[in-house]
Amino acid sequence: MLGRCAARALGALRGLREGAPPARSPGPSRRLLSSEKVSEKDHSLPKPCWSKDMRLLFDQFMKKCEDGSWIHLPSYEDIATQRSQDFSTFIHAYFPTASEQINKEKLSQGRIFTRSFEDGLGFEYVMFYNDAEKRIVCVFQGGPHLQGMPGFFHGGAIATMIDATVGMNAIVSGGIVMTANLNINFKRPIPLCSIVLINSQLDKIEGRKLLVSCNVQSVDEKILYTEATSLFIKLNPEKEFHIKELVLNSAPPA
Ligand SMILES: CCCCCCCCCCCCCCCC(=O)SCCNC(=O)CCNC(=O)[C@H](O)C(C)(C)COP(=O)(O)OP(=O)(O)OC[C@H]1O[C@@H](n2cnc3c(N)ncnc32)[C@H](O)[C@@H]1OP(=O)(O)O
Repeated sequence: MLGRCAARALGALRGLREGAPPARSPGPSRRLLSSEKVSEKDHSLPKPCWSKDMRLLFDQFMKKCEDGSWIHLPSYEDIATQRSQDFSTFIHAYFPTASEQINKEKLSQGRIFTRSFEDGLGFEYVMFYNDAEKRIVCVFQGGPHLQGMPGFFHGGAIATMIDATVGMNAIVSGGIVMTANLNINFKRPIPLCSIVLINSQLDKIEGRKLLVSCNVQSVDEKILYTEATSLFIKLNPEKEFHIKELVLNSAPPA
């Protein structure tokens, strides 16, 4: 029998297949008031700070979602809103000593790193997942606060987006994982504020180990900027969290 989350995820997928608009409309982009729940904004939907090209690529991928081969992955600022209390509890139980050292007061201020910048200044991205091919494509528009060498992205910012993309691929394919190893070859500098495609691919699962590779290319695929390989370790070989459904169905309740 389908769990509630899975059923809702399938419902959401059906909605996409039928060409229905995303459950939450993008709405105007603005700074949130302190009284608002930061979590209620799906950052993977178009915003005014997205360039025309970013919007075009989003539309192209949403079209590919219509037959169900690709799935749009929603993205919120706060992992706790992703219906993930069990998930947090599990992680803390896996690392009991480290968990004791977490400042519980600060925990409520926790934000997903890549979603902690003001709109347009840091990481703007949207991911699409292909279940049959175990691939994720991330359309990434980096903002001016990600500068390293003048006029180019900081390598750490590129590494962050790579980790987020291959990490999401491993999570959706394998469950609860953590990055154990990430190898990156920076082949060409990426001009600041440009849009790139991060193509990730699950290559192999060996027991608890998931190997995921990726490359970063220009939108016209003529420039190969970066290549990476990664190793993720699954933390929940026995316990099943239906994490794919959690990710797909992570919108907060209306
Ligand atoms: C609703 C919910 C939504 C949730 C969705 C939203 C999420 C929104 C975020 C998006 C995605 C972000 C993605 C970022 C993901 C991070 O950034 S994670 C943060 C960075 N990573 C870390 O902090 C991990 C630190 N490392 C560790 O804690 C531990 O080393 C690990 C990785 C958990 C592994 O420890 P362990 O579970 O005790 O496993 P262990 O027995 O040591 O190793 C298992 C096997 O792997 C091998 N192995 C382990 N490490 C390595 C290594 N480095 N190299 C080679 N082999 C290794 C071992 O040799 C062993 O092999 P076998 O003997 O079985 O053949």
